[in-house]
Amino acid sequence: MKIALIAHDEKKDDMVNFTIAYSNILKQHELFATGTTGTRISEATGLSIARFKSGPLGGDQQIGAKIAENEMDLIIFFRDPLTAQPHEPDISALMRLSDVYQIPLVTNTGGAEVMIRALDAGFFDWRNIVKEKK
Ligand SMILES: O=C(CO)COP(=O)(O)O
Repeated sequence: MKIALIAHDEKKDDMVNFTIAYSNILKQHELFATGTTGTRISEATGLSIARFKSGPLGGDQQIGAKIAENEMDLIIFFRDPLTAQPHEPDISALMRLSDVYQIPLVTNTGGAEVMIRALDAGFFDWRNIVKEKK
């Protein structure tokens, strides 16, 4: 599966800890991230990860475009609910596209814990059916 990992600055430590904890599962998948998040994860875990631009410079929009092309299966986005982001419209657009295309998106560690275990249990097989139909 193709997984996007994104974290706002106040949540980057949480993302690093999450990816360390689940690196054995994550390494079986194709990983993508916004710029700074990707750097932090690869430094901490050694996971192979394709990096888009930093969020404020268009990274959220690049991931949104992948969703629109049916090229993303899961979005793990640790959002900071307490800090205003200059690129809030881009963040809303990414979340909107995940709703348009029915792509699972979680915005906190609780949701991510459930989603990563579901992924490992094979609950994402329906995505292969969607992709075969394309
Ligand atoms: O701002 C972000 C998502 O909206 C994340 O971008 P960075 O990973 O480059 O910090």
